[in-house]
Amino acid sequence: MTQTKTILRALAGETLETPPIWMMRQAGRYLPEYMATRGQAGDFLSLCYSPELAAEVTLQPIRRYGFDAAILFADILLLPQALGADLWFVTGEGPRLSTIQSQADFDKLKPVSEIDETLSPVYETVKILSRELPKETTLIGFAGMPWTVATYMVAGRGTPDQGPAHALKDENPELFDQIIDLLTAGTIEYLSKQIEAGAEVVKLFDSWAGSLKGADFDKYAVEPAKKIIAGLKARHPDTPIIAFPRGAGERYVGFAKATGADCVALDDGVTPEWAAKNVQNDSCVQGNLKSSHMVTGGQDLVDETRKIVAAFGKGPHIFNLGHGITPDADPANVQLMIDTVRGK
Ligand SMILES: Cc1c2[nH]c(c1CCC(=O)O)Cc1[nH]c(c(CCC(=O)O)c1C)Cc1[nH]c(c(CCC(=O)O)c1C)Cc1[nH]c(c(C)c1CCC(=O)O)C2
Repeated sequence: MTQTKTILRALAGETLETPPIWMMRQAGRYLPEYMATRGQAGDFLSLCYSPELAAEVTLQPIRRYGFDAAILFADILLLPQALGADLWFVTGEGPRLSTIQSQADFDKLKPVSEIDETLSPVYETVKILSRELPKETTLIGFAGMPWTVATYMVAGRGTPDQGPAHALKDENPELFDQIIDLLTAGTIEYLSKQIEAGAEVVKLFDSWAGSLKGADFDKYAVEPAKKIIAGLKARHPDTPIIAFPRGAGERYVGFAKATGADCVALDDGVTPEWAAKNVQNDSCVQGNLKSSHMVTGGQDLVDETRKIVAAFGKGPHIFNLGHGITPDADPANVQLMIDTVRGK
């Protein structure tokens, strides 16, 4: 089928005159309308599990800016919650979970066959969105990658160096591998259901891939990605997949080929000139403006945006930030970035 949606065209390998654009965390705290709807829901997790309100916050940045894609409003930590981990958010600090330190902790988790009992509201959000989005807007579903999700499940919170997960992987690899395998199977199931509900693309967030070195990167970033992508392609061969091994650096080279991803998302730790030569030669790329430009704005934002568009101009490219937009960003800077990309 010939695609008309720009993101799907780029993901199919087409070089477009103007790259399509969306933004990580585009529904979020920098938008007053998001804060209002979150207030209505009560808290962040209630918002994730209220299909009408989650769909509403997903649509807000589409209405305000006309992005080419909408990303489902949810969180990577809903899957561990559906597998039986306790999850809550501490305002101003971030997520907290029950920890997994022993075989007994792991054995308390639920099987993948039970995740839909918790996650069905998320599928309902996807269904609402596929009805309500403008016809030119692509709907992206997502999940966290096993390594990144495991770093939170093991430590019970975000950690600066993922130390507790590294320690468990080194000291009790049998247990650690069981966690990775459960998350791998769970992710295939969760994303398949999002696709069946109407997600047209899925993105795999491996936010902490950069702390895996050498053979660990192959075992815990490349291998799970390969399995998840193969599992999804077997069930949904036409759904493109974006992989985001954040912080991969040199390991971005060949990542799409090694895993079967249709596109790799780049963080701002690599230059667009280098990535055009070494990564875009293999696949579509997404990225990679520094999120801090959404706070600082001005001529630097315009210059850097133009530089990225030019560097990736000879191949398939989806414009995005190198990581999520932060709560202190100015919504006017987002408009300036979009206008610059679209040459207005
Ligand atoms: C590591 C990770 C998480 N969640 C996610 C990741 C991977 C991407 C990344 O590296 O940022 C992914 C995510 N989280 C959220 C989305 C929604 C879609 C989007 O607009 O991008 C997506 C794709 C909403 C969210 N997830 C969260 C918020 C803020 C919660 C709030 O409204 O108070 C949002 C909008 C909370 C969250 N969720 C998580 C953390 C560590 C935190 C706290 C830090 C923070 O506050 O930014 C886990």
